[in-house]
Amino acid sequence: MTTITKIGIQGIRSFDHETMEIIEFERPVTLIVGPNGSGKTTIIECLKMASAGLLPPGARNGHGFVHDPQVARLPEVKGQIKMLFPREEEPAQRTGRSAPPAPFSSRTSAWAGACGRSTRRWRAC
Ligand SMILES: Nc1ncnc2c1ncn2[C@@H]1O[C@H](COP(=O)(O)OP(=O)(O)OP(=O)(O)O)[C@@H](O)[C@H]1O
Repeated sequence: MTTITKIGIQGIRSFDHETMEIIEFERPVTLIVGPNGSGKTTIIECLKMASAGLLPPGARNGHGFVHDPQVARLPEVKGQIKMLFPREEEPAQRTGRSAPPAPFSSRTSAWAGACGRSTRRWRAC
């Protein structure tokens, strides 16, 4: 069974576009609790995007999923999702995608991620 250690979210819906927020998952189970509009669904949608490459229903090329550029007062906002998962059965190795930010660095972990902009298609990163 694959488990997820952490997810990093930046510039997605209400998540800040300047800093990556890191959520650590606990074993054996993690409960996501918070007030309405605090971002619970966004975390789940980010897990889906990073693991399966699927945007939420109705999110055209990231519109409505990436943090709103009007809220950020910028012409364009970049969204980024990083997901860290342990590789227990293979030699320590990081999968080849873009270099992760420091908080995620680990020799016994593998990375998957997705990047996109408010006006562009999403890609692995
Ligand atoms: N494109 C966007 N840019 C900035 N903020 C956004 C964007 N889309 C949604 N939001 C904000 O994100 C929040 C919605 O987050 P989310 O639906 O993940 O919350 P939730 O905790 O699941 O809420 P609920 O408990 O009501 O289901 C709201 O505060 C909304 O205003």
